[in-house]
Amino acid sequence: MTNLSRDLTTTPVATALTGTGLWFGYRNEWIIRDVTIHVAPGEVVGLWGPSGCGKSTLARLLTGRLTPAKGSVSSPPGRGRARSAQLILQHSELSMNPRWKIRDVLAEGAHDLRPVLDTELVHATWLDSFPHELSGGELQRVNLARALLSRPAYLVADEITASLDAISQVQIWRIILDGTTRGDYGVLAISHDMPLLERIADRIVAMHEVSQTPQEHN
Ligand SMILES: Nc1ncnc2c1ncn2[C@@H]1O[C@H](COP(=O)(O)OP(=O)(O)OP(=O)(O)O)[C@@H](O)[C@H]1O
Repeated sequence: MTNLSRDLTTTPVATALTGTGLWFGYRNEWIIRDVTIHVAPGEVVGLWGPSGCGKSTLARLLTGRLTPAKGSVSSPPGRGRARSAQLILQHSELSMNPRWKIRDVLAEGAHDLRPVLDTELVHATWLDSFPHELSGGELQRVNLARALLSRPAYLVADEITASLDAISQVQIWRIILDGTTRGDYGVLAISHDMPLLERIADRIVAMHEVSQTPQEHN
């Protein structure tokens, strides 16, 4: 296995990714109720909960895609325009412009693509392809590479391998965990797959544990 280039490594960050007393609702219903959660630098935290309990909403709050109605999120300062906490989603193709070649998709992370080329993560032969010409596993690797190129302090990975085969799942998590072992970034790994979280996470929290307000589950 080829290691990722050292160019991807980041200066260790001392600031945790923290959500404190978060509240958020759609329409008239609170989905996130008084949630407090933190991920320390280099830590892998698994966030578990049943479908619909608000995991993806919390992911968007922690990465600045949504603004909490109450509470606050803190994370280290980002580099340039990039957010320090990068959200990676299950359906990677939805976060890519279908008319852009992979080269241009990756350039959203950084213009110098060398750190991720000729590694296990991205093959140079993909650069002139369009997203629809790659497999789901290959697209997710591009998606991860784009996030890593922006040198995040945290990855918030929302069910990123849920639709992939076991081999692709192992490959992607091995690459991500190589980075956490080096201390490059911390990870919030969101899944309802408890066996997966048990394999990859330093600790696992359940949605009902991070909320101070009891939540009803069917
Ligand atoms: N944009 C939206 N507008 C209105 N309601 C929404 C929106 N996004 C999510 N919801 C609702 O908020 C609730 C929580 O959704 P969310 O996607 O955060 O849950 P989840 O735990 O990630 O679910 P899953 O594991 O199925 O992805 C659900 O009832 C969902 O229907």
